[in-house]
Amino acid sequence: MFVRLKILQRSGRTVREALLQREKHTHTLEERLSEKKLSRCFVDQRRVRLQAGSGGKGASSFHSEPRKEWGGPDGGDGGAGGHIIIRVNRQVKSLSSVSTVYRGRDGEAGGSKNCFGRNANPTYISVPVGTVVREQGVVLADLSQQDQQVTVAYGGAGGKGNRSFLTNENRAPMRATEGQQGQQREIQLELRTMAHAALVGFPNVGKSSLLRAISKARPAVAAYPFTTLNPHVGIVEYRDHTQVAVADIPGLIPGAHLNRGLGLSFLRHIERCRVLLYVLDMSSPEPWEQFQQLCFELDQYRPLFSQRPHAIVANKMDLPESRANLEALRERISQTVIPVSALTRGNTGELILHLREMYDSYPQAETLP
Ligand SMILES: Nc1nc2c(ncn2[C@@H]2O[C@H](COP(=O)(O)OP(=O)(O)OP(=O)(O)O)[C@@H](O)[C@H]2O)c(=O)[nH]1
Ligand SMILES: [Mg+2]
Repeated sequence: MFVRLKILQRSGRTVREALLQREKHTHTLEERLSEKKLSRCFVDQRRVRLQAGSGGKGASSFHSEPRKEWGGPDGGDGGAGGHIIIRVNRQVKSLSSVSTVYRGRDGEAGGSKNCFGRNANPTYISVPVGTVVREQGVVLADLSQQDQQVTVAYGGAGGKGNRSFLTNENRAPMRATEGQQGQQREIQLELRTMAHAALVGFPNVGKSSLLRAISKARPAVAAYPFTTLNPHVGIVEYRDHTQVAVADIPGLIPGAHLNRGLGLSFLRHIERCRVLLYVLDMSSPEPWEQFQQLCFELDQYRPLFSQRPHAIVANKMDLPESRANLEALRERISQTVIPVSALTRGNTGELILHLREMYDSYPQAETLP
């Protein structure tokens, strides 16, 4: 450290300047890394090729013992090939851990002395809750519960050993059959967030902080964009035990409808929620512009999308510059504006009540624009 200070002094830069420069550098590096991390970690669609295991071969052999020359056929059957099963695992949060090709295990071949081959164990694919399995657009399964599973490719049956072909006419059959091929399939997996309301906003506006403030969900919060890479769902509980699921969707960026910053997949998640909560950072210079941009992105993705039942959550009201911005926002916008502070939890009660009102007024998700 001392040597570094000496070098800095010699180069004419003050320590403060150097530190500022370093901070700037690490910030841009962090942002770049986050964009990279984002495309690597967030996967909500996968095309998967499956080849279940083939059955084992049947054996062709004859019993032999001293002084028993014609012991008869004793070739056992082959074991069945392994199935491929998709199973829900709550620990899995995205489809990034799912490979694009799966091969099931083959059954064991049969043996002499009537030994049957072992059946192969199934191959499991772990997927998150809310995964939809499709084949050429047709839904095969909608997996919405922990441990729910569906067999997507069946293993082939084992071949028959020559013992099975013993007849009165043929006392010494040589014939044994091969195992059957396992099923081959190509399926599409799609992850869908199952929530009633979505927190929609640009990065760093405090969506995750807000979800922490109104529910028991604990998404990560940090002062840089793209902290959230996967949608998180938190449950807001009411006294009458009604539960409203709220999703914290990763931040959108301008151009999201053109798939910038993985915008399309995030928009797909928002599409399934019946209520939208636009989260604005009130400490930024012109928060109403954020709202207009968000509406633009949503409408470009799907006409009239932004008209869905919604409210505007004016966040970061604890900061001094937010007061004046709130009045200006209310003058420009006719929709309901709920000022809150996710950090101090100020006025989150009003947001929770308003959410319930919206939830009760729009029960049919199918009638949405
Ligand atoms: N002062 C103040 N800061 C807040 C408030 N809400 C969030 N923040 C801060 O804003 C920063 C970003 O918060 P996050 O909750 O991670 O924001 P986000 O919208 O989830 O961000 P991404 O996940 O990157 O899209 C953090 O440093 C928070 O502490 C608030 O009400 N007041
Ligand atoms: Mg977040």
